[in-house]
Amino acid sequence: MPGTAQEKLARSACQFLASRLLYWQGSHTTTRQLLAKRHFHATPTASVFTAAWIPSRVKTPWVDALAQSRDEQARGKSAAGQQLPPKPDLTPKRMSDSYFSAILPLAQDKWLLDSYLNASGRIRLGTLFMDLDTLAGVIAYRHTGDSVTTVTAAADRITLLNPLKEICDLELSGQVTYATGRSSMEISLQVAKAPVNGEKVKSEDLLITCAFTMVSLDPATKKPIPVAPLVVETEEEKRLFQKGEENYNAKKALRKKSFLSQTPDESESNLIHSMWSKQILSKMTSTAAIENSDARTMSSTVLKSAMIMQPEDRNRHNFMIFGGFLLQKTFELAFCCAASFSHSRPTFVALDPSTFENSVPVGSVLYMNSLVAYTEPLLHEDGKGNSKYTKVHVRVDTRVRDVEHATRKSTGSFHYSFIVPNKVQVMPTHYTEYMMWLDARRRAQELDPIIASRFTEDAASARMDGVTE
Ligand SMILES: CCCCCCCCCCCCCCCC(=O)SCCNC(=O)CCNC(=O)[C@H](O)C(C)(C)COP(=O)(O)OP(=O)(O)OC[C@H]1O[C@@H](n2cnc3c(N)ncnc32)[C@H](O)[C@@H]1OP(=O)(O)O
Repeated sequence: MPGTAQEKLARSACQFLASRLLYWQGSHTTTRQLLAKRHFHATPTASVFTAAWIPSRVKTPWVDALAQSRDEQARGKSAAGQQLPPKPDLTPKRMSDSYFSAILPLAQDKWLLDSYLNASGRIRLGTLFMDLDTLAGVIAYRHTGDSVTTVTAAADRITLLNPLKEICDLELSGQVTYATGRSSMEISLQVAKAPVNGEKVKSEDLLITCAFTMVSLDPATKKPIPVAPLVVETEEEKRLFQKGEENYNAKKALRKKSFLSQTPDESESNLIHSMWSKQILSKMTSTAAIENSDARTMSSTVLKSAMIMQPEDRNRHNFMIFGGFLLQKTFELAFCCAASFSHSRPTFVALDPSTFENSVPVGSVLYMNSLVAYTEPLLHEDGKGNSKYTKVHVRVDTRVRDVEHATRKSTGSFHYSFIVPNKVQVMPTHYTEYMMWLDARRRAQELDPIIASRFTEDAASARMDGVTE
């Protein structure tokens, strides 16, 4: 179709809006009516996006994508092999080139709010996480251009900072904060109470901060390819870039820290031995004893789910499932797991570094396995004694199998932290569980001090009164 790059982008935006709104409100309303509603409004800083804030998450209707793929298969690989290799745009970019912000008008539109609220009228964080992954994709493509395939490699951290006290319009924004010319980029995002009259977001109005790692792939070979490096100019940009570099190195180190390749250190070995011996001595592993205490065995916390992956949840590359969908589903399972464990309504605090290890193919069966991996009593404000709240870490391991169940592939692990309003404790009882417990404990200890300082009794009760899950 003819048109400038900006026109194409705006057209793409309309397509996405149409598909997203159909998803939101069922298929009774026509696309034209839905487009007329224009739920998302671009802010002045994102002038390209005149009709919607997110460009098309999918480019081709499924029926056409399927026909095209069958046609290519019938013609053999030679036809695909004849495609010209992509020419990624490697011109250095500024952070501001990828900056994007948009308003989600939850206070203005009750129908839009419908798909963001849970039964008790709180904002469904899983739905916001899905939007955040899309926003990370939009920002990544603003940096790389459209000639590459960009995937979410990891959700580095999602932190809920200040609980919302009332439903309000939200501003979602972000930019590429680290890219050096290798294949990955760090995208930093935030969700805040939408500022009025163009004011700057106040720190107390910040709801969520998060970072995603996006990786660009060659569309034909699906191998990582270089992306444009960042040009860093201002002091603030230098600070963000340096933080991005630290995060990049920390993520690499974390990947090497797996208990599959690294044994527990001396203090960890001593700790698990003392836990194990206490269990034996107090006969904690006997069901009767456990039922009468705050402790539950880790195996009793397991909650599983299986789902078939449908095309409507695919990403713009057609044959793989959208990362945001996986975030939403793993979050909701983790929430249920923490709820059934604690017999209470958990409040989300953070998603710890979590990876999208392999893509989830459309048509496959996704298995999600959640369990409470670690618990820690919260401290009183004065740092002494235990409060009635517990910090609960839930781990969700995902894997896919084809429908015939002939293949099996791990697709990533997701780590969620919640606060629950009672005293509960999880007890590992065999070696694999002890390793998962230690892994979650390491994650808890590596929490950003900003987040750790929010694990206090006062902060917990303020969160319970908020309007987010
Ligand atoms: C102008 C045009 C506008 C167009 C407007 C379009 C708008 C459009 C909007 C919609 C946008 C929606 C966007 C959704 C995007 C998905 O929804 S994608 C779906 C979910 N994600 C997936 O399926 C990914 C699955 N995972 C994978 O495929 C592989 O693990 C990966 C990510 C390719 C990495 O593979 P690998 O074998 O580990 O590769 P490797 O060479 O070792 O590492 C490659 C890079 O990844 C990094 N990496 C690997 N693992 C990790 C990890 N765990 N953590 C962090 N980094 C990692 C490495 O550090 C390396 O980075 P560099 O050092 O090169 O910088």
